[in-house]
Amino acid sequence: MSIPKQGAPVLQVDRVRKKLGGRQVIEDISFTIQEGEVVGFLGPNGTGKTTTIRMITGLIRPNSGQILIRGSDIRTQFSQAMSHIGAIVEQPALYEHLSGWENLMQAARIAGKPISKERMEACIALVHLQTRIGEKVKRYSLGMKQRLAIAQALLASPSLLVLDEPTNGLDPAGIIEMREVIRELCRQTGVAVFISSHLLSEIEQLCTRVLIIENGRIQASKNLLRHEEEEVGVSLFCKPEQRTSALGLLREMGLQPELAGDRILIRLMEEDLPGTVNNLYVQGVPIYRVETAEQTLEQFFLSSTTGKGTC
Ligand SMILES: Nc1ncnc2c1ncn2[C@@H]1O[C@H](COP(=O)(O)OP(=O)(O)OP(=O)(O)O)[C@@H](O)[C@H]1O
Repeated sequence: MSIPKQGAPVLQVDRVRKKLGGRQVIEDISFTIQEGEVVGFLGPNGTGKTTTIRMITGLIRPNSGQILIRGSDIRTQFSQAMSHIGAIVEQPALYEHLSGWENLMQAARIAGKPISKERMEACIALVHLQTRIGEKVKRYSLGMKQRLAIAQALLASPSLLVLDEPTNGLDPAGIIEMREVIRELCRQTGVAVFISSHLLSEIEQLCTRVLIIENGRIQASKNLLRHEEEEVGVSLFCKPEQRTSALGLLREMGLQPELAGDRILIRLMEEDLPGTVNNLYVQGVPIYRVETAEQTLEQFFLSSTTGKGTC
């Protein structure tokens, strides 16, 4: 995904705690989401993702701490804060016996501000439902229902879209369509998205950043966008007897190589990699294998959690 322009904070969660059924489910979490970000929310089962989302969307109240949406405190400026948020939490609320269009009309009536026909049509186009919008929702697939729910959530032009497991239960084609829809609406509207999912690959392909929660605490945050001007970590493999020469030559090229077992680790700009490998070859040190040393999201997830649960 291309790097969106990022700006002011849209969501600020500050030292939030929540007890449920006598248990401290959310210990103390703080994080911020900026304009233009698509933030994934991962964590093992039962670690507080839904509870966090329910607090952000105003369904339950934190015991302490502060949640600001576009600067409005959900405790003291609830309506103002909620006017900036669109959300799908748990099952989307749709009337099966009405058409997609009629469902949107219902949502527009209760949106709290006037929604034009043009705005409704723009939202329908964003979720790729133009050709089916006149049909009754009971004939929709699960993926279509989810997309209609996203169109509803977008009607009032929110700054933050919160999606709790939007691909749950979808088949592979539905997952791909959902991913494309979310990507496109971020690109076209600039809305910030906070999305929980069990699918690491979905988060990896869709999000600009991921937050990992475990035991009611944010354990890690990782940027998933590699800026073009950022260096990459690379492992080089040569013959064992040539490792010392390789290290010397790489230092002469201005790099800072490290030896780790049978691999030589370097950091460099991606476009400099072919030239570096070629330089080594020309100087008598052929490289037999090159591997990226970047951690996959799965490795990062496992190293950030105790590894007991699945996300
Ligand atoms: N109303 C409640 N009363 C008591 N405990 C609750 C309540 N709701 C949730 N919990 C507990 O709080 C913990 C966090 O639940 P939550 O639903 O936020 O987890 P989650 O990360 O969304 O899990 P999953 O990935 O399985 O959906 C769990 O241990 C759950 O059993």
